[in-house]
Amino acid sequence: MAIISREQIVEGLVDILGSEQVVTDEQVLKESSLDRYRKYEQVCEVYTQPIPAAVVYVKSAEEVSEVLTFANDNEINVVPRTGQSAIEGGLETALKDSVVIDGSTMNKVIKVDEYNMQVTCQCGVPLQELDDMLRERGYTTGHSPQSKPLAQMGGLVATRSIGQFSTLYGGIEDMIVGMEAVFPNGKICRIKNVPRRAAGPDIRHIICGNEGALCYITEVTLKLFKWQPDNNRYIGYMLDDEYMKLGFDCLREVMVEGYKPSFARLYDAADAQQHFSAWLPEGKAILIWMAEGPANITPAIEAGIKEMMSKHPELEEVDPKLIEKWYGGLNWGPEQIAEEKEEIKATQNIGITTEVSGSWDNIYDIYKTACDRILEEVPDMTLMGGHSSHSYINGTNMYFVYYYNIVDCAPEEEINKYHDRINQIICEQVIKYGGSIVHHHGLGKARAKYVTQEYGSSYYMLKTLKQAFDPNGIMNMGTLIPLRK
Ligand SMILES: Cc1cc2nc3c(=O)[nH]c(=O)nc-3n(C[C@H](O)[C@H](O)[C@H](O)COP(=O)(O)OP(=O)(O)OC[C@H]3O[C@@H](n4cnc5c(N)ncnc54)[C@H](O)[C@@H]3O)c2cc1C
Repeated sequence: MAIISREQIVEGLVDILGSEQVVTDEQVLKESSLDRYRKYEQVCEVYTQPIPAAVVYVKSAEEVSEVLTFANDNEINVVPRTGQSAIEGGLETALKDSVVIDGSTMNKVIKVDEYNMQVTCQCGVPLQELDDMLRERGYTTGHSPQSKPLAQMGGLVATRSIGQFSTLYGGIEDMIVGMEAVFPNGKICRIKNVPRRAAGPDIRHIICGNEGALCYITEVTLKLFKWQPDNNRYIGYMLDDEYMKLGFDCLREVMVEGYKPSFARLYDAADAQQHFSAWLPEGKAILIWMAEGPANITPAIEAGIKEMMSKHPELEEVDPKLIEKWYGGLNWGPEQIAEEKEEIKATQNIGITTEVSGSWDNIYDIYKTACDRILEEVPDMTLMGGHSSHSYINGTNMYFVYYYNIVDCAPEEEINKYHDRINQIICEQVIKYGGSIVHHHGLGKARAKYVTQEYGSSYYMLKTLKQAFDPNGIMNMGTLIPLRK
């Protein structure tokens, strides 16, 4: 915890950045103490986490370096942030008198290099703006998380995010070329942009996924891809919910046969009703693919998938236009967040998600046993289900989606009574069957308590990285590695 007073922290930051870049407004500070993991507290405007001393807006890697050096010298916990769409407690200020370092003001696209097919931008560039600009030129990053209208480059890289078209383009870790990041001692490190190199370990992966617990990301170079939406093909099948195991096997079949659709999804009946209720009968699950890319390739992917699926009499093909329509309205921006807030206030019913992954031979058991246990053990559930939305040759993810009524419970008790309990059951089932408790939102703070079970003997490596890069323990404490009680 800081070795100087709250007032001295603010004075020191003003000396470095000037008063316009240092915010100490009470309401801003309160709102900066948490993220959407504590959605109900956020909605009720009840703040249970230590309130930070300041939020600072940085304009360059040099400013980040100076702020981090000051924090390191004075043992002040810092919480990096950009788009503020975090969902797993990564933005919670877990220690007294923390400083939130906001990089959203570093929002310049530095270079679009069409010949080498890469784009370089600062950490605060919003993904939606970047991709819209690129699409006008006939390119795309290929990255499309549901939070595309909210998220910015720093957070996207820090959380190892993944987008809806991951089966073709991969997660952000597959898109990154080079990066710049600042470490707690103020050292600015740049990893150059090359197509590949074998000079030792891939140090990009110390930065990617660090969740603000090792370093501050200031610049990112991503690959570019051609944007060819006219060639898109949409494929969908409905199936009875009892055939979810078959649904996973269908996803597997497409991956194993070597097809590369851009998305591949399986929704169980409960979750499907949230998206397709206009035409999908209750009790039906749904399988969806989209093929994207050159005109010679997408019809071949469509034909290949249809040929494979035609061998399963349990599947019933649906009109591809229905899938295309659904695909157009997937993302969430500030409008949807504001609507959700009003809905929660009005109904006291809240929807949350937890994303995990598993191999083909255990994903169904993870899905089924977690859903069954939650429905049995947690009160007031109104919906329990989920979907698989990112598939690989050796397995897939499960995105649990759950809603519950908040009954006889103060805002500050909601986490313990419902959200943490559900998370715990999911993590227990994932660990039991050998999957990963985090597929793409980041471990954050709530799931950090399971980190040793998640990592097993390789936890040694993560802990050693933390000790080496952040010996004074100032980087987003409680994230990745739990706080010692
Ligand atoms: C509605 C909704 C849908 C979502 N859908 C997806 C999805 O499809 N796929 C997906 O992967 N995620 C999804 N998310 C989660 C979230 O949007 C992503 O994890 C995103 O990458 C966060 O980016 P951000 O800029 O908002 O980061 P923030 O929320 O600001 O921060 C997220 C984490 O990254 C750290 N961080 C932020 N900036 C930096 C930096 N410059 N240097 C170091 N650390 C930093 C923070 O400390 C924090 O731990 C969704 C979230 C919401 C609310």
